Amino acid sequence: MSEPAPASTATEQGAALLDFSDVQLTYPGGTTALSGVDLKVRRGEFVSVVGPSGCGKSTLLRIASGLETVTSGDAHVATDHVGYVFQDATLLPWRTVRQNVELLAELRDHGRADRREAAQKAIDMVGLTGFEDHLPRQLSGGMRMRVSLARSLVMDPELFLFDEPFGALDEITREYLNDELLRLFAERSFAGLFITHSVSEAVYLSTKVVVMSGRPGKVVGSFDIPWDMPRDPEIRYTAEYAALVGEVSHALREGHDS
Ligand SMILES: Nc1ncnc2c1ncn2[C@@H]1O[C@H](COP(=O)(O)OP(=O)(O)OP(=O)(O)O)[C@@H](O)[C@H]1O
Repeated sequence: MSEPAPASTATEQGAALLDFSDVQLTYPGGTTALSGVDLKVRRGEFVSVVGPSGCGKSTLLRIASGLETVTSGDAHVATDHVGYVFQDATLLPWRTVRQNVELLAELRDHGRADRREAAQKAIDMVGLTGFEDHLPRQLSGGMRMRVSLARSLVMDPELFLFDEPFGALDEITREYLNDELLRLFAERSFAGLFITHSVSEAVYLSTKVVVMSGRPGKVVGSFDIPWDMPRDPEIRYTAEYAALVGEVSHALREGHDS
């Protein structure tokens, strides 16, 4: 006889790992950064948020990571396994690639052999095999960002938060890392919340693109992106892609002017 199906948990496919409902946040100085924000991210979804500067995109991530508490509404994160990648790779300059990648596992007291194995797997996944003993200053900006990705991958996050991780990189490196990230997403199927200023990057990477208005930020548009993962890089040169980028850009402009 077959085993009974386990009770449904929040981490199963389809359940929201991040669930914001009617979120408002006013900072102590009186700036209302967000107002009436509804946002859900499920496992297997990669949601990008675009919006004008200062509309509260980073504030969303700060709430998701527990650094800020909402003024009203509900912000629920249904997992302890949260990964972060920010624009600055924040590597420890005196530690090698391997030692940086092992850092979070070390802080959580994972055994030496386990963390060595997990770090090597993550280093291989981000294409840094052979650079394990290099120091951050010996790496390019793109490689440093990969170390930052690998450091989070070691913890096998269910929810991955990205705050403009590729914003400081040149176009080619950025496109290359977009493809790497899509490959990781297809392999690991985490829930992704990605902040970017680039509409074309958002459309290429995401299963859904959310457009925010100017401050106080609220969601003014949501676009489902139709292509399967992993994506064919050639999508970027199709008329359908250009049309979607145009629609999102249009919503962004309207939200900014409203
Ligand atoms: N700690 C804080 N205290 C007071 N105000 C803040 C704080 N952090 C952010 N703000 C204000 O809240 C608003 C939203 O900021 P946030 O950084 O979330 O915007 P953003 O959309 O990420 O901006 P950008 O695209 O320029 O990075 C801004 O007006 C900002 O000045």
